[in-house]
Amino acid sequence: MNFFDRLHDRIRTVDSVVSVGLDPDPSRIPDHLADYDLPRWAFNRRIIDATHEHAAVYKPNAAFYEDPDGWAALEETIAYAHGKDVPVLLDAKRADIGNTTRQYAQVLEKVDAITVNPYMGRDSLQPFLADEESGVFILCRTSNPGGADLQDLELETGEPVYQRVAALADLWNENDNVGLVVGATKPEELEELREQVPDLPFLVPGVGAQGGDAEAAVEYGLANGVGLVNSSRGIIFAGENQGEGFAKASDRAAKQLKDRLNQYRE
Ligand SMILES: O=C(O)c1cc(=O)[nH]c(=O)n1[C@@H]1O[C@H](COP(=O)(O)O)[C@@H](O)[C@H]1O
Repeated sequence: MNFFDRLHDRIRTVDSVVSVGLDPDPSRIPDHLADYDLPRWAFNRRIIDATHEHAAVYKPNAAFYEDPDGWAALEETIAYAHGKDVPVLLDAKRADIGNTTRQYAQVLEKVDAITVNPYMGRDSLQPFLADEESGVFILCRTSNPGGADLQDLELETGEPVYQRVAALADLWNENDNVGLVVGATKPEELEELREQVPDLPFLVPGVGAQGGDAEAAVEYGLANGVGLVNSSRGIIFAGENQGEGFAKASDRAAKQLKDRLNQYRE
């Protein structure tokens, strides 16, 4: 089954479009977990136990796992999320020459979807695009202030680069497996892009810690009811400094975000 069909089912099952970002910054993990062999895994397991009923997906960002213990923590996390029937979207922002991307794409045997960057063009994404079962979210208009440096540049046609990316992503969507990443901090761009590519689901990060627009994220992020609104720190560190109460706090934060987003869903 295609990723977006699976996501559609998951969204219906939990009545939620929340992507829970698993970005376990080691410096913020509660002290009482420090003695575990893999503190990031101990942390994620408790977050997953607490939040899975509100999670349409889990989105671990690869940056938080790029060392031997981190890879082990990530493997455990992915298997555990799958054990709770929650798809996993690996936020790795990958792409490279074809020969290298073929290696990167092997991770799709373990996760359900991935984020990729379009900067190197179609061949750099082909091994991901060719995987009919997996979701491929292409960075389009990112949430960070520097996103403007390149993505807002006007082309000779008058369109900004991010709109060209959206047009290309639509062309590359031969297997109905492509989505776009558009930040919640960019509500006007979200609206424009939804009009430009009505059928592509968006992953919308930037609500919560980055202060993005939750209403615009839902109104424009979903295509035929399918899309994701991500919060990472706002959920997983909601109970920072609450010791063992941290997981309960993440449950409350995830539920609160789900309920808030659901107000705007049709
Ligand atoms: O691809 C992403 O998920 C992403 C794109 C973007 O434009 N902005 C953005 O914040 N992200 C990721 O989404 C997550 C946001 O985390 P919080 O700001 O803690 O909710 C991080 O993992 C970011 O790397």
